[in-house]
Order: sequence, then C-alpha cells, then structure tokens
Amino acid sequence: MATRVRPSNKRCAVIGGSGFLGRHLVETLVDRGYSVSVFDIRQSYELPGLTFHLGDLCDEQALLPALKNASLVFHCASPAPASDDRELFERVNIQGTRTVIQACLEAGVQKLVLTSSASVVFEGKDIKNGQEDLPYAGKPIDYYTETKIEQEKLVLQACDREKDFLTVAIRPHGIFGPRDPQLVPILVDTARRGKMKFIIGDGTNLVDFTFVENVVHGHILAAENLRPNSPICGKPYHITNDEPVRFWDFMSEVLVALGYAAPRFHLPYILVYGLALLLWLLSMILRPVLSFKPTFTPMRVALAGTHHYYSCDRAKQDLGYKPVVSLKEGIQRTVQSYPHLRKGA
Ligand SMILES: NC(=O)c1ccc[n+]([C@@H]2O[C@H](COP(=O)([O-])OP(=O)(O)OC[C@H]3O[C@@H](n4cnc5c(N)ncnc54)[C@H](O)[C@@H]3O)[C@@H](O)[C@H]2O)c1
Ligand SMILES: CC(C)=CCC[C@@H](C)[C@H]1CC[C@H]2C3=C(CC[C@]12C)[C@@]1(C)CC[C@H](O)[C@@H](C(=O)O)[C@@H]1CC3
Repeated sequence: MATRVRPSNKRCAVIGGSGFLGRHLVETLVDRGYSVSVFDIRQSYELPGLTFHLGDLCDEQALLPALKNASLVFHCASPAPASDDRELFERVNIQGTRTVIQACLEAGVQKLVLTSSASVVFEGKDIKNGQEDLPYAGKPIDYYTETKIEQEKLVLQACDREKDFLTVAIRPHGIFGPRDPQLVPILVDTARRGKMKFIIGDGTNLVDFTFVENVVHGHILAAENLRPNSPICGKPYHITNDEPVRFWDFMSEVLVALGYAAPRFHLPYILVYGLALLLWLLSMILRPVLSFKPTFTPMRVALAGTHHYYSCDRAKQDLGYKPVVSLKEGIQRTVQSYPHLRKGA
C-alpha cells in the first residue's frame, strides 16, 4: 500500500508567480530557503533551482503537478484590471479559483494564501481608515472588483480545520515598486500624452500606496501564522504601508522624480467622473465598430478623487505585521528602477 508523503512545510507553489507581485514573492521565498514551484500562463524570468509549470489555472490537470508535495500555495494570479473583460474575469477569478481550491484539496495542500484586494469594499465613495469588517461593495466599480469579491468569499469559505485545509486572504492596496507594469507606466504614459496637467477634485484625498516588499512580507507572515488554532484562519487582512498619502502628492512626487511636470490645475470631481462615465458608455456602445480605451475610466477617476485608505491594525495584532520599507524609500527605489521612463529617455 502506498504511504502518503507529508509535504514539507518549506515547499510551496506560487500561482501567478510570473507577475509583478508573484515574482517579488517568489524571490523572497527562495531567499528564505523555501523550495518554490511557479505556475503561470507565461514564464517571464528564470531563477536557479526554480521549477516553472506553464498552464491555465482553470485547468486542474495542468495545476496538479505544480502543487505536488507542496504544503503551502499562494494564489496571486488575475487578469489585469485594465482588460475590463467580464467573461475573462469570471472564468479566471471565479471558476479558476474554484479549480485552485479543488486542486489544493486533491494534492493534499494544507494552506492557501490568496492575494485579494482592499478594493473589494470600495464603491467609489470615501473610505477613511477602513477596517476588514466593512461590508463587501454592493455596487463594485468594475468587473475586476466584482470577481475579486467572489474569489475572496470562495477562498475564505473553503477554510476547513477538519479537512486540514486552512485559508487566509491578504488585501493589499495600490501596490507599487520595481517592475510594476501598471501604476508608474500608466502614469508616465498619461504624462507623455500631455494628460497629467489636472488634479481631479481639491487634491486633499488620502490613499494607500503600498511598496511591493511590504505586501510580500504580509503574505509570508500570513502563511507562517496559518495554523489550526490561529485566529487568522478564514479571515481577510489589509496590508498597507500604514502611511496614507495625498493621491496627488504621490503622483506628483513620482512624476517630478522622473522629470515630468506635476499636475497643477484643478477640475471638479463630479465633472470629470461624469465625463469618464459618458466616455465609458460610448466605448461600450461603439465596441462592435470602433475600439478605443479611454485613459480616464470611471474607476481611475474614482480612485484619483476620493479617500481610500485602510487600517492594518488587525495584521499588526494577529500577524505581527509592520511595514519593512517606508513610503519615501519605496518611491526612491521605484523611480530608480525605471530609467527608461525618465523624460527624454
Ligand atoms: N497591483 C496592485 O496594485 C494590486 C493591488 C491589490 C491586489 N492585487 C492583486 O495582486 C495579484 C497580483 O497582481 P499583479 O499586480 O502582480 O498582476 P500581474 O498581472 O503582474 O500578475 C498576474 C499574473 O497572473 C497570471 N495569470 C493571469 N491569468 C492566469 C491564468 N488563467 N492562469 C495562470 N496564470 C494567470 C499572469 O500571467 C501574471 O503573471 C492579483 O490577484 C491582483 O488582483 C494587485
Ligand atoms: C488618474 C490617473 C490616470 C492616474 C494614473 C495612475 C493610475 C493608473 C493608478 C492610480 C491608482 C492605481 C490603482 C490600481 C490600478 C492603477 C491605478 C488606477 C488598482 C485598481 C489595481 C488593482 C488593485 O487591486 C487596486 C487595489 O485595490 O489596490 C488598485 C488601486 C489603485
């Protein structure tokens, strides 16, 4: 009779390990002596000793070899929010997450750490020092958020001590850092097209931007604290830099450091939001004949013009979390990592 090998607790798999956050997570895990296998639809780099498994997470048979002998799985794969493709989000974030849970149970994985998002409670209205007990957004601002909510519920509800399967969700917000494909590149592209002259609203709205290494730190703490008797089982945790900053100060600091002018002229929030909504509706109606992607989507305008910052007190208390890189240092390291995005480069 075959005996079931107990997976080593230093052996883990990272689903989405080729992505921005995933790769930072993989690199830190390897540094800390974990043996890591990466699962993704693409391979974006190589590291000695790292095994890559290429496949779609919606395919359980493709996933199983990557989870073999792993006691811990990080799930940080998702289609990019900018794709705004409802069918894709539902397939990957909802159906695919069901498949991930199923594959974990089949492979004997004991812990699953999901990368969720603080946006699961954001409806486009101010959130100041939001705690984890805020209700999920009743009217999510886009399909990405809508499916992140369902994904988080699936993972947290799957937590089952009897089955020796423990889950936890990390909710980061506004991740930035070297190799980020989203925040700084979109910002610079907007500036290069001369569209970063305006401040939406009065410019005093506070938000969280979180340096990627702090997000990685939060994930690893969650994994290492996930035990049958721990209070973190089946719960979500905000992970932030714990330094809310004015949205427009953060944008200006990054732009100026890269040689671009900071936005100066104010536009009323409600006007820009209304225009963004109109443009988005137009792009939907014209989709069959004309494809265009507005820069200022209703989601981006809402994020740029409202307060949205979150308390990470629960993570401090239950996980012993404390940011390891300050906002100032994070911005410096990020800007230095993008020489090709400097003005004139
Ligand atoms: N970037 C942020 O500001 C932010 C903030 C909060 C939460 N998150 C969450 O963090 C996670 C990582 O985000 P990121 O910014 O690193 O994104 P990313 O796009 O850089 O990485 C996502 C990875 O998932 C992979 N992937 C997508 N669909 C897949 C599929 N069907 N099968 C296998 N792999 C697939 C992609 O190839 C990519 O490598 C996501 O779950 C995202 O929702 C991101
Ligand atoms: C106004 C404008 C065009 C600014 C350019 C920067 C934005 C592209 C950028 C500012 C805030 C960012 C953000 C996300 C995407 C990029 C921004 C809109 C997320 C929506 C990405 C997905 C995450 O889950 C969200 C989160 O909860 O952290 C991000 C929120 C901030």
